Amino acid sequence: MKLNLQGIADRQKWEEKGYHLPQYDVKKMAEATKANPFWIHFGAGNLFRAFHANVVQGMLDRGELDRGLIVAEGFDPEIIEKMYVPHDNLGIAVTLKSDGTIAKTVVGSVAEAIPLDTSRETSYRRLKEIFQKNSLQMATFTITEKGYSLTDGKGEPLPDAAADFAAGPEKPASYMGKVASLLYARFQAGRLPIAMVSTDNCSHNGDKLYAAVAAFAEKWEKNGKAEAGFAAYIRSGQVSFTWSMIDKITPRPDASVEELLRKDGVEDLDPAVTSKNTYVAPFVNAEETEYLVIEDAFPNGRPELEKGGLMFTNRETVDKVERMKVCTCLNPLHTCLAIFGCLLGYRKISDEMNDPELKKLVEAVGYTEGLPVVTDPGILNPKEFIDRVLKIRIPNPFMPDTPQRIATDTSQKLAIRFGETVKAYAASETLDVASLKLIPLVFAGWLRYLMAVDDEGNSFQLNPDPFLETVCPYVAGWSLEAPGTSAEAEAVLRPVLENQKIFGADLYGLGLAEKVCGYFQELSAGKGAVRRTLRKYAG
Ligand SMILES: NC(=O)c1ccc[n+]([C@@H]2O[C@H](COP(=O)([O-])OP(=O)(O)OC[C@H]3O[C@@H](n4cnc5c(N)ncnc54)[C@H](O)[C@@H]3O)[C@@H](O)[C@H]2O)c1
Ligand SMILES: O=P(O)(O)OC[C@@H](O)[C@@H](O)[C@H](O)[C@H](O)CO
Repeated sequence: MKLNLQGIADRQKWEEKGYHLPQYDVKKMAEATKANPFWIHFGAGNLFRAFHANVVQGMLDRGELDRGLIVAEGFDPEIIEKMYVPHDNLGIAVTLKSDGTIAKTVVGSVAEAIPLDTSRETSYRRLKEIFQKNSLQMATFTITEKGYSLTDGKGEPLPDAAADFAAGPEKPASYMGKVASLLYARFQAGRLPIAMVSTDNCSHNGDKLYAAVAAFAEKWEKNGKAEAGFAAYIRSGQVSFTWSMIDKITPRPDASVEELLRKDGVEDLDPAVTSKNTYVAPFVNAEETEYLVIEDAFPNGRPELEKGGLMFTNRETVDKVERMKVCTCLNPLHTCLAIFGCLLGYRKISDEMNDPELKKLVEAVGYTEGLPVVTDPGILNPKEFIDRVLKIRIPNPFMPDTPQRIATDTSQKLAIRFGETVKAYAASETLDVASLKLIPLVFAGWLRYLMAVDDEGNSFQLNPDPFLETVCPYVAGWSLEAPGTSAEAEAVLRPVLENQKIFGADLYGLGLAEKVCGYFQELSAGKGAVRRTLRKYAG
């Protein structure tokens, strides 16, 4: 069973093994999409394939859409070369339900997969052509939070972005420069409207995308590299930068799922870790729960994506729903389990929920410290949401999610996942920031994680993070064998703890920095200290 158009032509073979195949003519769909694309997505990674592409597949199956998606990959072209091209853009989406049942879907909704690389002339020309089409209504993104950044860990401009500011939209090298150049093509084609929809896990994600694109538009216009009016077009509402909340736990492709598909007879399933560290395979594995809530601002219209389960609402509600999920009810709990899971040698998130201290830790961070500052968004109930996260979704033993995946880029996530709660306590008239005990413990846990030594004293590989070079040197002199005092910890950690970009709040001003240093000292006081500290404060 080969995963390509010829391979799935023998439908019976696949269907007998329980695979749901496209119920539409994939070639016809691709032709119609290429002629009149309505949706382009940036970031051809796992979440896109498990969520966006799968939603469109369902709508195509039911005849609710007549065209599919185009995907552009501007950071890691290997994803397209290794996983899209050899499989005619087909992928297998494996849904691992909490009752142990599994759904296997061959997703055929991706009509074109194009590298976003200005040095590949044909691809870049094609992307410009797509952006010049009247039919294009929306561009979505899953490019990780750092994908929107124009500066490095020290706040210095990234060299690519700085060079692109000066050089103009002709051949940009930076990701956001490339996106801005495509919008410039759309501007030149008649100032056509479009919705730019970040679906990354960052707060006010649309503002991040807007800030980056607007920076290019303004610089280019100022430098005489873009026609007058481009910056105004970006600001005008003709181009919207909607906010969104996205939720679907999508672990990296797992060997157990690969084995399952292989046993069915599916060939050529080998996963790969690309040179840019993306974990890819011809299949994706994810949970069944999914939410995509988007601010309903689509200046060129949109199909009825509600039929695919997407929710559309106003910006204020997206904000509340996103804060509920990212700042309290899911992602902070994930980060707790990621940090302590790496320190305690766990390889599976669901196993951590069987660890009494870790379970208590996340329950306290979520229910006790987080929930009091959550505003009910109205469209999803926070208590029901967190109950489902902690009782069904994260403990789902069939989900092969790992602390190591979630521990990636933690420096970029602490501010939003915990800093907002800290700030809300500080601003509250009824809550006392000094009562926060476990969020500071997670901050200390991350500093302890940066030592890259687990609780048994074995070294482990830190997960990629753009700030590692900036922050690791602060803990480099600290050792489990000769732990210092908490005052000594404070002396070395002060520059990190003062960095509000990392923690999202003024930990010194709020009196939390000393608490973090004390915990760090306890967590690093020899082998087994992480367990002892958890038992003391969360047990
Ligand atoms: N996986 C999940 O459970 C999940 C759920 C909700 C939201 N998200 C959001 O989606 C994002 C992607 O998750 P995924 O599971 O698809 O990850 P992935 O590793 O499978 O794919 C990451 C994608 O981002 C691109 N990328 C990585 N670094 C980049 C950079 N510096 N600049 C531009 N592009 C870059 C990669 O090329 C790839 O297309 C997450 O960072 C998160 O914001 C993920
Ligand atoms: O994707 P990241 O790296 O921002 O965060 C890791 C996980 O917390 C995240 O992917 C969750 O699985 C997701 O947010 C669930 O919807």
